[in-house]
Amino acid sequence: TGSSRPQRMLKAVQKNATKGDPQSVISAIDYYCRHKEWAMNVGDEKGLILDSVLTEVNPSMALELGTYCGYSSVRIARLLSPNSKLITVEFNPAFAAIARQIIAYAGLQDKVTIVEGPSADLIPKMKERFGLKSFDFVFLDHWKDRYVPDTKLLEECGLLKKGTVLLADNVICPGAPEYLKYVRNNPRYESRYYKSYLEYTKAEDGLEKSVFLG
Ligand SMILES: Cc1cc(C(=O)N2CCN(C)CC2)sc1-c1cc(O)c2nc[nH]c(=O)c2c1
Ligand SMILES: [Mg+2]
Repeated sequence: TGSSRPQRMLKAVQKNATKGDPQSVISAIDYYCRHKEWAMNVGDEKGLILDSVLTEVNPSMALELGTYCGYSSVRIARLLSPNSKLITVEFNPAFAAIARQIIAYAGLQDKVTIVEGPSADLIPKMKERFGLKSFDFVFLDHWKDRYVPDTKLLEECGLLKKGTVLLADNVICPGAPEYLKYVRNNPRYESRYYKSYLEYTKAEDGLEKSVFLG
């Protein structure tokens, strides 16, 4: 049996990036996925929007749903202030294993905690497990059919506070129509759409930014 796409991505990072340099890890993955083999990272174009929202929010506690190979974990963690943390949830253990190595290669392992398992089971345990009160920032990038139930779960578990920013990937492609309806017609959220492109392609996609109003 041959290597997997995540394994080949890790090899590209080890070959082309500089250990401890997050930007070189990001560039190595973007180069590989644009020129060699497409993969479902948020990518460089939507990544710039993610960067700008992160810089604006400057979260102390960030949550990512959907780690995949750790590309957006590196993008997020590289911009966090000292003592700020990212918790990232990944259902697929093979993806989590690669992500752990890519995050470590970038030198960001002290800022990032990868939690393996279904988000539906892990979200209700977050407070007790990590001794946290709430998240300032949530990046939804796992599975479109989980965006609404997991957002409701975060509300119910008291993990959102007034001003928490939710940023959702793929609201156009593959598409999360129920999520868009949920946050856009909900008085508890102030939403706006950032038009962009599906990673490494010319297809439309975008990010939905929703501020929880409490
Ligand atoms: C798997 C996949 C295929 C897509 C597509 O339209 N394709 C046509 C164009 N060719 C080139 C690529 C393939 S888009 C997409 C995708 C993209 C993300 O950012 C995702 N993020 C989180 N979780 C997902 O399941 C997720 C899926
Ligand atoms: Mg995505």
